Amino acid sequence: MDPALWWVFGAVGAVIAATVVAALVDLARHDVRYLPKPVWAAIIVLVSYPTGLILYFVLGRLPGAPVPTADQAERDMAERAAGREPISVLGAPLPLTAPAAPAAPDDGRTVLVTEGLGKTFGDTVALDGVDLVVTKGSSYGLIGPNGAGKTTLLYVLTGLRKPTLGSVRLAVPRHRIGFLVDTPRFEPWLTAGEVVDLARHLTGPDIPEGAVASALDQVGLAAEADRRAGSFSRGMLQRLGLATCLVGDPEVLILDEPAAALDPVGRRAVLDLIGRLAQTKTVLLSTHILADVQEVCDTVGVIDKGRLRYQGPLADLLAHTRSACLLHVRPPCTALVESLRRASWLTEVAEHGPGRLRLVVSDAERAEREIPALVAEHGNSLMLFQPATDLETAFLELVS
Ligand SMILES: Nc1ncnc2c1ncn2[C@@H]1O[C@H](COP(=O)(O)OP(=O)(O)OP(=O)(O)O)[C@@H](O)[C@H]1O
Repeated sequence: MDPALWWVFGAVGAVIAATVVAALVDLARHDVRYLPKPVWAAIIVLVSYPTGLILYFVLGRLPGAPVPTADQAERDMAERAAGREPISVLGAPLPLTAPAAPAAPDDGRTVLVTEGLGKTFGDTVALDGVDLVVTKGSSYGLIGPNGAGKTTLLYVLTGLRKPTLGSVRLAVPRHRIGFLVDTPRFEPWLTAGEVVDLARHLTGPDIPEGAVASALDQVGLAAEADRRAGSFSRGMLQRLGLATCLVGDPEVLILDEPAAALDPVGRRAVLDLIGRLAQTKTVLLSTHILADVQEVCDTVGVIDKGRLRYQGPLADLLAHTRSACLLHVRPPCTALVESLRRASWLTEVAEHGPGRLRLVVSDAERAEREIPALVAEHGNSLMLFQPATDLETAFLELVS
């Protein structure tokens, strides 16, 4: 064959190989729809050129900026450490490539606002038109069942994921936001002091060395500064994670399920700490443990299937939830419980212990009139009868 033809074939082959490789790299870095990524990879490689590429770019690839790779994230962290964009994020840094978030309304009260935020993963709608408003100094509890979209929302807020729709507006610079992922992990051979010192370097070059001891002290780990992270319990790791966020003295703390994996003692310690931090900082925490929100938050957002069902003061939500009540009588109360179960104005009777009942009522006024009479009729002593305006009832009403 003519040597010139070899050159032509070689050049065409190189172009084909380069475009296929570029498409595969693009596939690795973008969210896709309709089919899983391995199937799109097979289509790109196996379907006759360039049909596979066209199918992927037209049908499969979701619009939007690439998801940062681990390498990219590490490079971003290094650049931030060099002072280009300090940020306090634990576990998964904010991408430098993220466009600067537009400022929230300059009313001095709002720290974080989202407008019509949407996020899809293929066919899964993780966020659907979320309009979140976090006011300065508030402790905001984002609650929702598994898969509701809590983590996705926090990742979008912190710039770790791009929204498919809508916008996030911040009234504080990103480096004044500390983000604690749900299960923080550290190199096991680093001591607690070294972990926090590393976070200090990554957060901002001008943070004084003394901030490390101060952050460890705030989370109650001052005495453990020289202990290796590998020997820490889950509760201690969670507190160490908080220390890495606090070393940059953030204005806003975003915490993803901070107490979910902890035993009661660890949970108590972390909740007490969050309660203390909430006195001086704006705190946004996600959880599905309603008691935690009721304990440390003044504002609540209820998210379900990607939609914000309620947002506002916790007290307002509880004030509008009057359909449950607690009834404590002296046991035995089997006959009373049977009568209550037959009552048309009661939808649920749960016995939490001997004589300790929790009732969900459909007609509160009738329940208030008839329950004391029923108790007397069955000869039980009435020890407590009060509306239970608890978050669990409100939450169940909102998401049911
Ligand atoms: N990277 C991803 N790829 C595909 N789907 C995802 C991805 N991340 C989240 N999802 C989906 O988005 C929805 C919301 O998930 P998300 O993790 O935000 O919920 P969550 O409220 O934090 O749940 P949990 O309380 O269980 O952590 C779920 O249906 C989940 O399967």
